[in-house]
Amino acid sequence: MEFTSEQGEQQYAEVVRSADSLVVGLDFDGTLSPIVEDPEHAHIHDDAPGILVDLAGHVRAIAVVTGRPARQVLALGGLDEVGDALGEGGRELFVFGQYGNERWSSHNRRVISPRPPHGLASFLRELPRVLRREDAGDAYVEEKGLAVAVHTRRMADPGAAFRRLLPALTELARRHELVVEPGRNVIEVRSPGMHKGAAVDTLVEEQEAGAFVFIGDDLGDVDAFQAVLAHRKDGMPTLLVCSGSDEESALVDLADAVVDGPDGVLGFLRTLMADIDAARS
Ligand SMILES: O=P(O)(O)OC[C@H]1O[C@H](O[C@H]2O[C@H](CO)[C@@H](O)[C@H](O)[C@H]2O)[C@H](O)[C@@H](O)[C@@H]1O
Repeated sequence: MEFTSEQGEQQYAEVVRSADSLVVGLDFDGTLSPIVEDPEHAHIHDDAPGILVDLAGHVRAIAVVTGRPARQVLALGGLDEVGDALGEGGRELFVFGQYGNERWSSHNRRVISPRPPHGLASFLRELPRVLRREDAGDAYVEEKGLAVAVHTRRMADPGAAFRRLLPALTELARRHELVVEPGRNVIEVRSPGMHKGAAVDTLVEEQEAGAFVFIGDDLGDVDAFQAVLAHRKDGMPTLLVCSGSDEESALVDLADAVVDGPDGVLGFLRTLMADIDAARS
């Protein structure tokens, strides 16, 4: 783990001391799950389920906060089973799917979800024509129920396709009262109003968090980072960890610590637990 400043190191020490009331929020793709070409073939890092179970025993609560649909991340992450294991220790796992639009917890096991946004069906009807017009007819379109993600990763020139599509999809989304969420070789289109920062605020309130750690890798995590920073301004010990990659650096400037992708994230969590144990003994 590399701290980005002395203040980052101090924040870490305070968070360790506040472990009893610490809530840890984790992004999924690029943080708990290594990035792969095909989104359907993503899988949680082999070591992550065990570490999440261990972590839950060290802190007040843990939550996966993702752009993925909650049901999908439960399957790709084996999170139902993680929830079972947490339950044995009297703990609860929270999942916020689709940028906080969906909620699941290991206690009630039901995904709570709103209706799809009004403009999504008409957006989807127009999408193929716009993709063809932008020479992106072979982009992979991931329909997520409440949102749609247009992936360029498997195209001949992913960066060029992304740059062509971003203004076109932003305009199409605007006409259908939707917003875009750019990410790592992906442009997501979803309803306005909800974002990962709102999920952070909900967790702080419901869990009565006295400290917060958020770990993310991509632009969709910026809202979560900003929400955490607002709580820091109010005096809460917090730590922001960037799961670093060659693809996205937007979080580096906001982060207190940068680690090397999902391997680094799990290394960070192991260190955090060891330091919490040491502080308690
Ligand atoms: O909030 P997250 O958990 O980070 O989810 C964000 C989006 O991640 C997925 O796409 C990303 O991961 C794919 C698999 O590794 C990769 O192929 C793609 O290029 C990445 O952008 C997912 O497909 C989206 O639905 C998520 O919203």
